[in-house]
Amino acid sequence: MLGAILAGGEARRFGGDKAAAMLEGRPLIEHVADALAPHVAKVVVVGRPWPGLPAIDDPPGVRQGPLGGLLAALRHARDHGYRAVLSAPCDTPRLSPHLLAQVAGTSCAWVRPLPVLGLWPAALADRLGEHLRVDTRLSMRGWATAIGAAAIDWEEGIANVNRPADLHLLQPATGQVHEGSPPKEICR
Ligand SMILES: Nc1nc2c(ncn2[C@@H]2O[C@H](COP(=O)(O)OP(=O)(O)OP(=O)(O)O)[C@@H](O)[C@H]2O)c(=O)[nH]1
Repeated sequence: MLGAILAGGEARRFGGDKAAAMLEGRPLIEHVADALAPHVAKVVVVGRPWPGLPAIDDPPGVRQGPLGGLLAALRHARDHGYRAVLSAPCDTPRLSPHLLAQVAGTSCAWVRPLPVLGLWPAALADRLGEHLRVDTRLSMRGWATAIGAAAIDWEEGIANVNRPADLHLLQPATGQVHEGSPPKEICR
């Protein structure tokens, strides 16, 4: 499995380089890379370079935020023999190992309320490309719904950093997956 940290975008609310913002002596993006690493064979950064990690560019001409980044990751996975992509945003330094294990144990799933965190079969690369071509307003949640991905409910929510003040509000990851989820679904 390929781990993909979606790290492009403009971070307008943060007003600076969000991925590089420091928490406990480490940049946010490195907290995310550390969290993904035990679950994947390789971690890539999508949408920007980062020292020490392989980077891939967003697809040219696709301007749909995180979904564009996911398309680049799915194509990279498909072309390099990975069966799936475990995606995460660069601004969630408190990802729970328990939650990541749950997501990684599915064949296709997204996390409610943060659909940028998910598990996506590499075989869906062309399908996502086609969806983005015909629907320039497609959201990550809309994509997850369209393919029938399992929704994993994380009751505590997931702390992500949108504004500088959010850095001071981050708590250690707690939370539980709701009883009964996730089903091990296959995407349509
Ligand atoms: N590869 C890639 N990642 C993106 C893109 N847009 C957003 N992201 C990432 O997706 C995650 C969620 O992004 P948002 O919080 O919705 O947007 P943002 O650009 O970070 O911040 P705002 O401009 O304040 O909305 C973050 O990890 C972003 O780095 C994009 O165009 N390409």
